Amino acid sequence: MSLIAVRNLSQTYGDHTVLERINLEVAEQEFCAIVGASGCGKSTFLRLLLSEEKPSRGEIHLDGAPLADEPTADRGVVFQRYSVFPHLTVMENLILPLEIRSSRLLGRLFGAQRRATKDKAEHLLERVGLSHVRDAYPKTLSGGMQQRLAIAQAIISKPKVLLLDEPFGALDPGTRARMHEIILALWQEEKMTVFMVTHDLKEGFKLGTRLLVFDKLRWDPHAPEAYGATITYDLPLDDRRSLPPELIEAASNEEPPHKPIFGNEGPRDVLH
Ligand SMILES: Nc1ncnc2c1ncn2[C@@H]1O[C@H](COP(=O)(O)OP(=O)(O)OP(=O)(O)O)[C@@H](O)[C@H]1O
Repeated sequence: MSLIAVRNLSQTYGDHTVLERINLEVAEQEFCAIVGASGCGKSTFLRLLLSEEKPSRGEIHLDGAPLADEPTADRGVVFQRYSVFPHLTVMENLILPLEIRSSRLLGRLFGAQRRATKDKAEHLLERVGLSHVRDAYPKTLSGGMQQRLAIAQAIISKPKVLLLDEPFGALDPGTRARMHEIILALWQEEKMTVFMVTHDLKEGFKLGTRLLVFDKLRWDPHAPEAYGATITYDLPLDDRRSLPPELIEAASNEEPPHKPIFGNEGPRDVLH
């Protein structure tokens, strides 16, 4: 059975259709890289997976049940900009999600539970290479370190699904390469299912087990907001020889990756 099942999902804001009839089945421990033109609705899709918004139409199931109405501990998220709390130390930032969760149940963490939480946090800090700065405040850390903290914070609650929205987009190439190693190691260790939005097709190729390309199948130049994007290509990345040549070419291109992968010659119909 799929871990995530998306059925006939559409998202509309007023007259603006952003996503249209998305259908998708994702098994446990897949790493889905999501690419597509700027503004085509990739982040909107992640927000729907997180339950930050409700879909206008269609449904999403997690483990066979409809998604909870609000974000829950089974889904972690990391955004491009560091989402850590500036007034808390590295360790306090890391323990906070667990404290918030337990405070709903018990009021606060104490005794053995508090110690177990600290041990877990220490282990994660070591995994992301931040043990030596556990008592530092985020503003004293580099961008890459802050982002490693954000990743640790997102996975400390052991989510089944990790949502990454351009998590490495603001980092320099050397730091990015190091982050790739860290995220791959954590993905394998924690056995999570990952959805990662990226503008960098090479990054998608490198990290993903599957590449999802979002694009519009229908396009009306007189009403550009009338139709939404859907998944136009869903490609397993274990056998790269089966990939369409235009994708291989786009991935080896050094151009900034913000332009649409398939341009206007892609799989969309142009309506006049
Ligand atoms: N709450 C909202 N209300 C109205 N419009 C919205 C809302 N959320 C998103 N949109 C619109 O949906 C479209 C898709 O936005 P989204 O951020 O999902 O695209 P994206 O593919 O992630 O873009 P980028 O690659 O540039 O980050 C945009 O035109 C945006 O203005």
